[in-house]
Amino acid sequence: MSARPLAVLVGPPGSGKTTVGTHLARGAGVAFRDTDQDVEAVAGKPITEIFVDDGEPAFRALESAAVATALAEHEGVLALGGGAVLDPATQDLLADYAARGGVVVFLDVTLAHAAPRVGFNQSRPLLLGNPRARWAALMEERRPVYERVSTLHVLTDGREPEAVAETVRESIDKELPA
Ligand SMILES: Nc1ncnc2c1ncn2[C@@H]1O[C@H](COP(=O)(O)OP(=O)(O)O)[C@@H](O)[C@H]1O
Ligand SMILES: O=C(O)C1=C[C@@H](OP(=O)(O)O)[C@@H](O)[C@H](O)C1
Ligand SMILES: [Mg+2]
Repeated sequence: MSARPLAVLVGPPGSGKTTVGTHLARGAGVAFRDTDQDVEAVAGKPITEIFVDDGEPAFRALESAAVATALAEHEGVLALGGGAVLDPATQDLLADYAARGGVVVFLDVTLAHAAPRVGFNQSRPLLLGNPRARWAALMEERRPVYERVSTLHVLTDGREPEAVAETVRESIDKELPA
């Protein structure tokens, strides 16, 4: 059978995809991969610079390619950037992955808990200006997509990343018996 990730994490900025994914991978003894890092490696510069120099459409094109490559070849835990699920081709790939028994985790978070996690960090160009308002607008548009593409929904409000990772791990163990 072809390679497939142990789990794919989706959700809005600040839901903890990168942080929880790192804990989850470490606990499961597998590699962690993040499409944001893949995009930065291909572009040779940070995401903020890609947005400024080349624009969001260029970032999204790199991101879609990075998701397709990672879904095809990564066997560990895979975190997507928060907006990756907006691409219809990515939605189709996630549906195929889920149909093959893959686990797509929607890490959910409410504005009150997400705001302090992302508020003072300048590395997310889409949140610049008014992070709370920008985040709320993104989440309103994306929530139905996160719900549709995911097979597992975990609320992270008020929970430490390690505890969230443990919850995800237990659910994966139930869904994918050894
Ligand atoms: N469950 C959590 N509780 C508190 N802080 C968190 C939690 N998950 C992540 N964080 C913090 O929030 C920030 C954003 O987390 P990150 O993993 O980068 O989110 P994402 O990749 O979904 O945008 C980081 O500073 C991280 O330490
Ligand atoms: O929500 C988005 O559209 C984005 C989220 C970011 O990743 P995180 O969700 O890991 O912050 C990163 O891909 C880029 O800044 C765009
Ligand atoms: Mg991230």
